[in-house]
Amino acid sequence: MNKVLLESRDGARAEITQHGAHLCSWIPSGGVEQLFLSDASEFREGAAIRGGVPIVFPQFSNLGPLPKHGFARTAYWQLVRAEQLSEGAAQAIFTLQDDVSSRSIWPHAFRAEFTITVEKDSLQMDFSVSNLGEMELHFQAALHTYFRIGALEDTRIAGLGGLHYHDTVTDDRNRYQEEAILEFQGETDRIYADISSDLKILQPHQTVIVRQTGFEDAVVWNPGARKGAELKDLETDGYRYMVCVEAAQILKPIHLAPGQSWVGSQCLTVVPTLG
Ligand SMILES: O=P(O)(O)OC[C@H]1O[C@@H](O)[C@H](O)[C@@H](O)[C@@H]1O
Repeated sequence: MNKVLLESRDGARAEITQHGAHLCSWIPSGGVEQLFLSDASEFREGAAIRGGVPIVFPQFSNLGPLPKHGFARTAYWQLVRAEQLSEGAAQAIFTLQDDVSSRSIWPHAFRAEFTITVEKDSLQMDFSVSNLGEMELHFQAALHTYFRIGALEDTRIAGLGGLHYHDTVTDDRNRYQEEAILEFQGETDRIYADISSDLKILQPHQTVIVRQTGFEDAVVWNPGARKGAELKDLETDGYRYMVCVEAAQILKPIHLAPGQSWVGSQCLTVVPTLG
């Protein structure tokens, strides 16, 4: 499988496969791997990679007639360029356009672009979609980021207090989170609406600040022990070492008039714990 390797002048690194424009690895400058990638994942055409950053487009999950999470994560993307920019950051740009196979299940003319930029302690991901057709375009999207964590019981998410969410596990569409901090107790699968401030993935040794723009929703997913064991491409107990915090646009799909574009971004910054 073709891979693009990025390295910034200060030593931040990323690895992206052309299959799915799938970011599989991100190592900040002087740091360690931040993305979870399952050892049991399949790396073959037509299959989704378990881990890294799958691109969900144009449908989230099974909320429509298309294959689960859409077709972008299993499509072959074109590399536009991969380079070190003059300021020292490393950047890769991929595009996906409609073709015979996409039009057979989703009859729309579009161009999607995914830009990955790494430098120092940060990863910036920008996902854009342009409507190249003559009809209105409707879609959902998400950057389905799998964070590598030391242990689930030591991991908490801040920034979700005071938000409404759709609980996918119980199919309860009208939940409200009062607690400032989310801890993981069993399968967790939630779509939070109206994200307006940064989220934080808190662990004893570090915090990852997750900032999103353009995307209005955020998904927090951990399959828990039982569901995790059912996922063939997740190694035994893999659920304990991953948590997904996804920048998403699900509850209010994007509507684009002909010629219009939309962009959504997720930016991650690692802050080590001092002392
Ligand atoms: O197994 P998949 O298709 O990669 O999906 C993984 C998960 O993706 C999450 O975004 C969904 O909220 C979950 O419901 C889903 O199980």
